Amino acid sequence: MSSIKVTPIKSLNAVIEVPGDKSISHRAAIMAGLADGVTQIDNYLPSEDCLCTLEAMASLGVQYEVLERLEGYGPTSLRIYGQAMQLNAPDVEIDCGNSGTGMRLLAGVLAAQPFQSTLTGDESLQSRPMGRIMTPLSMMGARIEAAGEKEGCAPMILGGSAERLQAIHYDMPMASAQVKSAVLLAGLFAEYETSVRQPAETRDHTERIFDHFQIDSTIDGHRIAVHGGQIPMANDLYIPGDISSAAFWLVAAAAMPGAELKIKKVGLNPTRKAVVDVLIRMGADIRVDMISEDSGEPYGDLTVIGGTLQGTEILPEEVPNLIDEIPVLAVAGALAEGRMVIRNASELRVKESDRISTVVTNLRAMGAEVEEFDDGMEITGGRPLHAAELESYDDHRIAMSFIIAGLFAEGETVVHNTDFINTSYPGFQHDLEKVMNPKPHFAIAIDGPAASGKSTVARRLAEKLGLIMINTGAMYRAIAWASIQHGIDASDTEGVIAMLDRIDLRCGVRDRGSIILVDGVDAGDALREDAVNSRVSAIAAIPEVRRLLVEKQRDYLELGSLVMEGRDIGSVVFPDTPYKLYVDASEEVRLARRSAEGLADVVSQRDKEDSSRKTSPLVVAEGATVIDSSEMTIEEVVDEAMSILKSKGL
Ligand SMILES: Nc1ncnc2c1ncn2[C@@H]1O[C@H](COP(=O)(O)OP(=O)(O)O)[C@@H](O)[C@H]1O
Ligand SMILES: Nc1ccn([C@H]2C[C@H](O)[C@@H](COP(=O)(O)OP(=O)(O)O)O2)c(=O)n1
Repeated sequence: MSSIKVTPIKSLNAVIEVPGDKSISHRAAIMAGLADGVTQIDNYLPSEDCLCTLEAMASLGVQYEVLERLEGYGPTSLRIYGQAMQLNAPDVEIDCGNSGTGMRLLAGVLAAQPFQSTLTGDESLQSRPMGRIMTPLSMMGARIEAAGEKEGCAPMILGGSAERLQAIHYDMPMASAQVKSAVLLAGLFAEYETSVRQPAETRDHTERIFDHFQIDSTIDGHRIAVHGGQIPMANDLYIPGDISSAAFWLVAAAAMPGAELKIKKVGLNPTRKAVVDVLIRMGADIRVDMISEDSGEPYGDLTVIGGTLQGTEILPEEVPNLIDEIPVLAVAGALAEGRMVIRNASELRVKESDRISTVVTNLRAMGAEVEEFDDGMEITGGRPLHAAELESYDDHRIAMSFIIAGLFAEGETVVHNTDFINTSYPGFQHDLEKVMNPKPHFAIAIDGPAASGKSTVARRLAEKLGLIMINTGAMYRAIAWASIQHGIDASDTEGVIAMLDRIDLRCGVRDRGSIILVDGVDAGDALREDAVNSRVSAIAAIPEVRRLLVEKQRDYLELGSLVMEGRDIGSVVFPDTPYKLYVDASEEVRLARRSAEGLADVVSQRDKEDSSRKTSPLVVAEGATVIDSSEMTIEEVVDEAMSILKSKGL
């Protein structure tokens, strides 16, 4: 069993992307397996929990193909061949591992089958209550039996009746998305309309994924109804990052003055983002940039600026929507000023561990002041935490929450038994290392006149060093090309400026090289045509054009370390980088190089305009080393560039 050691960090500056959402991944594997047709799932969570659900579907006759995997963990992109609701009897017991969601959702499906099957799981799962799903499923006429050592617990034996399930209306005694989903999934196999009413809102991934797979359901306040006999239709889906995994980093950054953290592509389903609302109420500075709604689930980027948090009271109606985040919010409470009150959360006692008791024990071990209640706890924040040797209690979220606490505790904190982290957050340790030892991205700036060999050298260096290569000339060319498309004269500066607001300019990276789309179009070779050559320098002289593009060029550094080539990279875009080169060649040589490419480029005219313009003219930037490539081969230039960069400390 492995342990993770952490020592406090003073700052946290990173851009990370957490793995795919666990709740959606389970549902995606099940629905794609039940659907008619082939579904491609991207950003599937490659965790043990979700792998178990995938294997469960496979043992019921669903075939799948892995398109991409996270080495050492599991599939992240896959294609599932749906069975159109016709499942086969499994040969073996179905093992759900540590996953309560997997077991309860699959129970809804298996209870409805004419064959018998057994659902089992690890020791922790075999002690979690299954009565809550057995009751409604039995009401539907399902045969279902809990054969575990502990009463009402797994292994569960389900199905095997030739009779079709009967539709029921079920008033759920507790707010549980797993119970709701188990009944609705069983309802797909039942006659007539099955409905559930939840006492409070719970996560609605099942309703959303039903819609994505073209299952008609009716949602009326807290009541959800579905007609049996429908066949889900295959439909590709992208799974956004799991906000419950993002929560660990949100707390770490929000409670650390001076921190700046960006978490990209996080699922922001309104029934899941209560953790963000609570942290904002605690005074956290969190910016939410929505990107889109894909496959029925909204997602976006979260940017957190660290500061001092204040304690808060978690409202009863918030509890179901942030139940998984309570352990790390309790850590936030210990780091905050004032009191943090968590009540109405007795559900925490039947999670992967008794999370009230395990959180209280670990917080006390670190010196926090905590009072334990049957249904929650009260934390008086502000006491400095000290390092401790802690147990994870076989609970992934307890392990991760206290690793975050360790980032703030004096001394070296050790959390034992951390293997379970893989059940929800494969790659957590990698992200932890990134946060603890951030390696800032750097830029290599290459400037020079036209056809001096800048792009060639930049491309080779990027390949050798494993960096991204950004061609900024293509960005100016794209604006020049767009002005032609819009029929704007190159001398019509006002017209060009007005056009900038009208076009959708996207700068991205493909195959580690830059790509520019104007209104969704990659102009490709058209960027190097004469019409563009003859107007690009005039367009590049417009300060508004330069301001827009320089900002986009600087943004590229967020994606990783890079080699960027152009005219003003060392002087304006990245004036602070120590790695600056100026690649030159005689005009004669440059003209010859262009004509060898079959291009009648107005190289000398452009050079004149680029060097003489007022804003950011082509100059040898301060600190840049000049390489005159007139008499050198490409290999010689690249070798020379490498040795100069090494001498500058690369
Ligand atoms: N040192 C060199 N020797 C010979 N040809 C070169 C050399 N460097 C670049 N070239 C060639 O010159 C042309 C222009 O080079 P390129 O890298 O596109 O220049 P730039 O990006 O500065 O406009 C290309 O065809 C390239 O293969
Ligand atoms: N950083 C940059 C890059 C290019 N430009 C302008 C000036 C150049 O004449 C055009 C086209 O640049 P590009 O690098 O594609 O030109 P060459 O490949 O060197 O001929 O864009 C600029 O002003 N600033």
